[in-house]
Amino acid sequence: MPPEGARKNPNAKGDANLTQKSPAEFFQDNKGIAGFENAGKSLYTTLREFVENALDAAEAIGTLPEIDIAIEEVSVSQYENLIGLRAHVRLDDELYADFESDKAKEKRLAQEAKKAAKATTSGKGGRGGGKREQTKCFYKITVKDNGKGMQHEDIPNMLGRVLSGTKYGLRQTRGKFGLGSKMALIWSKQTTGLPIHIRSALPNQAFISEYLLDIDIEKNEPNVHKENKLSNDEKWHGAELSVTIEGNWTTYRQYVLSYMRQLAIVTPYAQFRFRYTTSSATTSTAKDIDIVFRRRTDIMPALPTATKHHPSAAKENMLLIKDLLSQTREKNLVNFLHKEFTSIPKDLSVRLIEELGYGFDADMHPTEVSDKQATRMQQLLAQARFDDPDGACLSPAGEYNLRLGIMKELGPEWIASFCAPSLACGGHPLVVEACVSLGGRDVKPGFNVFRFANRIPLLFEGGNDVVTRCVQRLNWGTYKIDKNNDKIGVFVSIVSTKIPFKGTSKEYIGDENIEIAEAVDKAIKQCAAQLRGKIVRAQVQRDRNARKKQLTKYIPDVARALFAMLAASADADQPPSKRARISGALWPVDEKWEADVIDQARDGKVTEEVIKAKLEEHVQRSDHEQALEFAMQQSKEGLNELMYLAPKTPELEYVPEIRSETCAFRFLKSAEMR
Ligand SMILES: Nc1ncnc2c1ncn2[C@@H]1O[C@H](COP(=O)(O)OP(=O)(O)OP(=O)(O)O)[C@@H](O)[C@H]1O
Repeated sequence: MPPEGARKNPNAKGDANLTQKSPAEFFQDNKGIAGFENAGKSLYTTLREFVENALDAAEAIGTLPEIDIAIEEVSVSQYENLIGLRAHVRLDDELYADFESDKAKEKRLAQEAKKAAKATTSGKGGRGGGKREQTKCFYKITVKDNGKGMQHEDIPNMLGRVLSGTKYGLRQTRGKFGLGSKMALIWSKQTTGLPIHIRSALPNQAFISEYLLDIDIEKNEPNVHKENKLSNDEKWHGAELSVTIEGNWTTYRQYVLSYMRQLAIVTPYAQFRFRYTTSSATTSTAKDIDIVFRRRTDIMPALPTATKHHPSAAKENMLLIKDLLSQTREKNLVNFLHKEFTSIPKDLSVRLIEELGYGFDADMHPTEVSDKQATRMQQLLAQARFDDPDGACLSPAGEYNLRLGIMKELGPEWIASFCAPSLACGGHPLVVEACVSLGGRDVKPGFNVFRFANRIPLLFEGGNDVVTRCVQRLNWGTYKIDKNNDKIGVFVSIVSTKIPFKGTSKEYIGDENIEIAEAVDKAIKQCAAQLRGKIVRAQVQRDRNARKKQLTKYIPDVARALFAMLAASADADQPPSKRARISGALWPVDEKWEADVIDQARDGKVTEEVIKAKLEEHVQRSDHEQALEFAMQQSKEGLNELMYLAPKTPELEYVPEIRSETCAFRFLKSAEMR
């Protein structure tokens, strides 16, 4: 039997089991690989796909993103109205799966009461509700942005055809597969049957495109219900997408809110408004949410740029050379290698062609290369050594932005950051940045791992992710961090032209890629080492404070006792040598000096108050001396603290040094700080 939804072999003579499926059918049957495994997760993934498209769209035109996200609960009767069904009053209750006889109801309630009582005494808490099937919940999700919008004619294909999009090239973007919003549409079609509503306008466009469309899953084609051009008096640009789907807010509420919070950390230059509204027909408004994650900076990371393949990509893709040879505009092999790849300067290109040997020459036209010769080229590129790709085409979150986001959302006591140099991963440039923080709001004791890939927060499959594995392997004790009791925040952001996600739902990066694992490990260790320095300094400071406090505590008693001895000596009026000697750091044993002090005590110049002030001054001075000595030991240059300032322009004019009597400011580019 051919699987459901697949078409049989049209050739009557062939195998009756041979069937074809469209990409839309494939993803409909395998929704889980795209993050649509159940109602709750589908709600989360739909929101996420729309928000990430919105961010990509705003950043693409260099606009500070302003994104409105709304989830509205839709009651069953509202839903029935939407699909044109009138709410049905049941005639025969016993026909329905949720029917319960009076006796069965009584029994269930008694059992539930028993369970609830048990849960209260065991302190575990219960959800109640028994086994009865839950009623379906529907939600309308709307995301509006101020991005680049979409061409009127392109909208049906962009949002109604699986595997179509504008982000397939070699450029860092959040989206990649041309799938996300279509999966939301397939899910809405399957669960509510309602189409997607789109409004969009390009910058300076006089009209707003409006579409109501769904997808013909069998043909993988858009199915347009309504198409309009509305006037754009407000000169708005951007997109607004709205779908009504089955979901589960109760179980995924926490994930959605964590996602929003983490997005605010990694994109502090964006402003998000998130609203959740309960259906007025069913519940009170006490569960409604309206949060604004405010923009904290106007500085956006530089836009990522498109790049070429690194030759090491030939290791993983046997067809790459053949594809490039057939598409190139270059007229000879030297230029082909030099221009179609990164990290092949012209002289290296000449050497590579010489190495290819018989049958190749520098002036050969790329179209003259046979299949066999292309395989030889592929082998050589896979084996030869090349410089790592340049990470300049990437747009990392930036240490400044990451720190700012973390400070804003968590307010930790300490924070350290590190940005590793770019590396090659499967022929793609990749940059790892990390921050480690201690303390903060809503941070539990132990590890709190925050993972970001191409500036998307990753919330699921944390246990399998390369970052979590590195965090678990690290010996935190050597950095004076208590992994069980300290509130440790580990933030790792990875950006690349191709993030090696496991699956299309972009949930985690595996641990088996050694280059990435090493880079993540190094970045976290660098942060931990910075924190260790701060922890040691703070410990020394605490010890000094304790010592100072202890000494200060006894000053009044010591001053009183010393003055009493001086006063007694003054009264007795004996030669100094016969008096009890007063020794110690303040009064070296010197008879003339002793006589002077006693005389001054007698004249009222040395009083208990004077002794107290001298003792206090001494404790203060020795504290400063100790602090200075420690600072000198810690750093060759004395007290030296890195601070992060956002450059006003990409190419900042660096002032060499600003000096004052007490401190000096030196401006360094981040690369110089390593
Ligand atoms: N808010 C938006 N503004 C502008 N263009 C958009 C917006 N949302 C979607 N698009 C366009 O529609 C295309 C398809 O989006 P879709 O979410 O299906 O896939 P994607 O973002 O390209 O990749 P992925 O499946 O990895 O998310 C995008 O490539 C983009 O060109």
